[in-house]
Amino acid sequence: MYVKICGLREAGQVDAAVEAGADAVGFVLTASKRQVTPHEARVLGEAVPPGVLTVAVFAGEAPEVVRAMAAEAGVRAVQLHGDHPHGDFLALADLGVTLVRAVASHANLRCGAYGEELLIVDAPKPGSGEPWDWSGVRGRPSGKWMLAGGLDAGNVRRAITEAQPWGVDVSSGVERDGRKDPDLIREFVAAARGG
Ligand SMILES: O=C(O)c1ccccc1NCC(=O)[C@H](O)[C@H](O)COP(=O)(O)O
Repeated sequence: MYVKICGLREAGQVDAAVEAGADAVGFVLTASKRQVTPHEARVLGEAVPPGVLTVAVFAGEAPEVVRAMAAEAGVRAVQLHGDHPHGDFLALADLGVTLVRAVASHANLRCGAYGEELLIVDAPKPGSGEPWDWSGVRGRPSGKWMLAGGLDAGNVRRAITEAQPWGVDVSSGVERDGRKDPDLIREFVAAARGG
């Protein structure tokens, strides 16, 4: 089970995610309570081993903005949330990073439909921590797709059973009082992998 921990803002949180066995760590560069600057993302990403994907998260920025910020951040992947048109993915195809498309369940759920390598099927409000009807997507997405939205260590096994994703992505569910919590990160990764 592929696991991504998103919205990291501090070095200790990144270390906790890597040590827990996360496959990907996300830095939110778009407007958010979890927003970091491209420079901060670069510094955070420097401690991440090569086998772990560092992901810059965007939502609605123009491809030129994504390109410049991703280069400054030095990330290995770019995640575009929401209604980015196919043209935005085409415009970023030569960036040399993994492209991740993150959408709500009403969208095209075929991973690769926009040229992306990974797909995230998320809640209507990304990063809100609000659970949604995961069971409704079972059998609809194809390819390498992650389930996101309201997951935590207590519900992720049920969500995996219901939706049958290739991976899972979490942010709010590994936070305590608005900050990522190393224990919750460890518990989430273990639960996602069946521990
Ligand atoms: O996390 C944010 O604040 C955010 C803001 C705008 C666009 C995307 C955002 N997060 C993207 C993620 O990948 C989250 O991990 C995903 O939406 C799940 O969030 P949560 O329900 O809080 O676990």
